[in-house]
Amino acid sequence: MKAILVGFMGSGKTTVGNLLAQRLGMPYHDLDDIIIQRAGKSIQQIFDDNGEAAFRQLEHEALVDSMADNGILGTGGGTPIQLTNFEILRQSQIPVVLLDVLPQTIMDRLKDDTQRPLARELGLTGLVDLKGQRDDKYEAVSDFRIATDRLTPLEVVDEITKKTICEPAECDLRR
Ligand SMILES: Nc1ncnc2c1ncn2[C@@H]1O[C@H](COP(=O)(O)OP(=O)(O)OP(=O)(O)O)[C@@H](O)[C@H]1O
Ligand SMILES: O=C(O)C1=C[C@@H](O)[C@@H](O)[C@H](O)C1
Ligand SMILES: [Mg+2]
Repeated sequence: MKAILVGFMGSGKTTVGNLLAQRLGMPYHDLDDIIIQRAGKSIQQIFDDNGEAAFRQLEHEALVDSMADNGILGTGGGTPIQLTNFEILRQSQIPVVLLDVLPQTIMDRLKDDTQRPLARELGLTGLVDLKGQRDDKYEAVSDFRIATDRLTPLEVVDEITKKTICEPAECDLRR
């Protein structure tokens, strides 16, 4: 991979990852999509049928299998939280970008979502708690952080390309 995006649910990893990959002319890979494809069912269905632990095992396998692929990788919101994944991300030489977001923005962005079991269960106070528990880990695995609340997805792409010292034609991520 040339860059990895981490951050809480709704921070924009999938949206921004797709746009960043398009801009750089490389493939986008999304851990949640890989898991859905491999399991043949939605994340909500995996949680319902097999439980969160089974989902986390699939997530770990998908991360391990993806690291050597070419392109941009969007992780799931909980990926860096498991110790094995945390170590893989922290030790990787690939730039890891933290997309940050305030809990209220998450609520606004995900208010009509039916596919994020944790966001559906938690509500605003639960999201604040869970994000508080996770923030240190997101920070520890990432090389830089972007607050996305007031930025459009394309502006977030601009920030990432600036911080990785790149004009599209001569971008570090291409090497
Ligand atoms: N910068 C942004 N401004 C406004 N809306 C955004 C922004 N980034 C993402 N969104 C919207 O927020 C929602 C969630 O975004 P997205 O699916 O990319 O998040 P994610 O980080 O991949 O979440 P998850 O960890 O659950 O996969 C989408 O509806 C998307 O259009
Ligand atoms: O924050 C989380 O733990 C999750 C985030 C999503 O990307 C999915 O990976 C799943 O819904 C779990
Ligand atoms: Mg996503």
